[in-house]
Amino acid sequence: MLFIVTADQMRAVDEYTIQQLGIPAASLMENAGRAIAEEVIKLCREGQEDGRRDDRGWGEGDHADSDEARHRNIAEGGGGWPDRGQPKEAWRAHTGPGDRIGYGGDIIADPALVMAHPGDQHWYMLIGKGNNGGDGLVAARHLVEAGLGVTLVYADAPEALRGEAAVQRDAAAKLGIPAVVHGREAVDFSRCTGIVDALLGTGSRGAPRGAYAALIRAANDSGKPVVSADVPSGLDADTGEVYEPCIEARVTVCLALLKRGLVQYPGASAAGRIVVRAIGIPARLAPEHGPSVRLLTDEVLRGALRVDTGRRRAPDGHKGTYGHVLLAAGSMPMSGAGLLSAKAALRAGCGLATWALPAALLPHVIGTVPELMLAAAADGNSGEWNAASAAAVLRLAESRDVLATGPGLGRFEGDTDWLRRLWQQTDRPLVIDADALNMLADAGPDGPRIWGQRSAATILTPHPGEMGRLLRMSTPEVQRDRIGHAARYAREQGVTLVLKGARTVIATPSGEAYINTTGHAGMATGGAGDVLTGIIAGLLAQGLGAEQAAAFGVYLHGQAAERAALRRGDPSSLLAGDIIDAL
Ligand SMILES: NC(=O)C1=CN([C@@H]2O[C@H](COP(=O)(O)OP(=O)(O)OC[C@H]3O[C@@H](n4cnc5c(N)ncnc54)[C@H](OP(=O)(O)O)[C@@H]3O)[C@@H](O)[C@H]2O)[C@@H](O)CC1
Ligand SMILES: Nc1ncnc2c1ncn2[C@@H]1O[C@H](COP(=O)(O)OP(=O)(O)O)[C@@H](O)[C@H]1O
Ligand SMILES: [K+]
Repeated sequence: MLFIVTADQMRAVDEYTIQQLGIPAASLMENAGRAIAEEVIKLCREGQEDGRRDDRGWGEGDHADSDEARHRNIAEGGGGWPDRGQPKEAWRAHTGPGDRIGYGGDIIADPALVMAHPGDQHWYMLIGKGNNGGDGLVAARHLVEAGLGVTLVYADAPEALRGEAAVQRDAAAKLGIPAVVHGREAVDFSRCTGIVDALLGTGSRGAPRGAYAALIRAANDSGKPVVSADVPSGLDADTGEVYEPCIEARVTVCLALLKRGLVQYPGASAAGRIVVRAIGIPARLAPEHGPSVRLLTDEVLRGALRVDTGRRRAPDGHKGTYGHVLLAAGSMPMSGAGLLSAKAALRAGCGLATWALPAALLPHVIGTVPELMLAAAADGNSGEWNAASAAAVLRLAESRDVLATGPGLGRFEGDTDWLRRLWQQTDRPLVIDADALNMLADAGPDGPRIWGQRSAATILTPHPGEMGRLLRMSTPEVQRDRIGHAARYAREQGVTLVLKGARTVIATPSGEAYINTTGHAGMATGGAGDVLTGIIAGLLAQGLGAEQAAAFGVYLHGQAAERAALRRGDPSSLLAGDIIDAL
């Protein structure tokens, strides 16, 4: 299970492991550096394979957040290694013909560190003065042992290193590993084949300064592949904000637990392929030392969230078994939003869906989705919603299982009070999106708390702009710390919150959060959010709880968009309706 932590949480877990479990800090650093060296070798092997295939040198596409690459972009260590526990033939394929290293009958040298022609490689190890630098020094030792050329590039005078890192500095010196100090000797990056970035880790504060900034810029400018230790230097490990400058890594070897900054953009882009490597710190300690934030995977959905991801139906089920969604949505200029949501609810598997809409609109949508039931809300022939319609919506909700509102709703006189009545006077699960979120924002930054805790599920699905209105802050401010803002709002206001956009955050009132990785930028198209609202409502109608429906809804929405893009051949051509068809 991939837990996602803040730097403080990581420190607390580190401390507990060292002090309470008695696992020495030196062991953790040894494991960390060793893992980094293994990932460097792995990257070298991939480069050699690409070179053999088409002489391109370093492989393309590792860094791309393409549809296919996404699944590989965050991996638990060990998984996917083609070379563990596999027959020797597989090894040969990876080390290359004619390569004798590691082969002597059935005796194989340390498999993880075997590569063909290691002498062709020369890696520069950028070493900071903290423990991140210590990890880099351990990695250097292992790379030297594997036969690669290595040069240490210290950002500060080596004497500045302390504790475990100083121990590693001394070991490297005794082994005679060549070292230079930035500012004292010139560093020519054109002479190396790759760079390990062990400048700054979770102890980093603010934008990189002095030698750190200079080395980061030089590494990026070199065009050489960079493997970052723990996090790319220059990344805010808590938020995903990248400072100027920030390493643009090919691979980030994240140690022990995923850091928040790696799973949110732009940090996720700076990190490249992320490999989480175990170093002896028990992952299950994470939620005991801070908020529980997890990557949303099939395993988490089935396990922690107890969702039947197979969406099985009882053989004797009937439409009443799967619930009835009421959607209050759409207005004259935005009738399509309601249509998309209602159809998505049906595709998500609810038994029945009723779309309540301004009366003047109704004749125009008859037959567009024949499976839908329609309910007219009196509108004085305006095609718009009005405050008086709250009573009608509440009456309709009495015989339905879920109420969803917002898509295409528009704004109208007294709309915040209209929403407050729905909030307070129906005991049905409620999904609030789009303009309904803007109405809620007008109730003040504490709107949900003031309106009172609802007895049923309450799910808000803002995009970053709507989140900004709820929080009274700008969209860039929201984006700067998506996980933090979403988790805080959900906890303080007692709602389940879906903060949309790449790497959607699902936050619960109990302080947990899940980060979704399904979907792609093709979903940045009008109506995609309306589809999500419908999916979540459709899942609630089938009896899923708030957390389950929000998390599974977001996950399914992204997966469907992936399938739809494959069918279409190009994510850019995706329409929101295609997502519904791929559900
Ligand atoms: N048991 C453990 O703890 C384990 C830890 N592990 C590893 O340790 C890493 C955390 O190590 P850490 O806490 O020593 O901090 P780290 O990121 O190396 O940097 C701090 C140094 O950088 C400096 N500095 C800060 N900001 C700066 C800036 N903007 N620009 C320039 N300089 C800046 C700051 O100097 P100061 O400003 O305080 O003078 C300080 O000296 C973690 O990511 C993982 O890799 C693993 O080995 C597993 C076990
Ligand atoms: N780059 C992206 N990667 C993954 N999902 C995305 C991306 N861009 C948009 N989405 C998803 O598409 C949907 C867009 O919703 P929203 O902004 O409300 O659009 P609309 O209001 O037009 O329906 C959200 O679910 C969002 O998470
Ligand atoms: K680093």
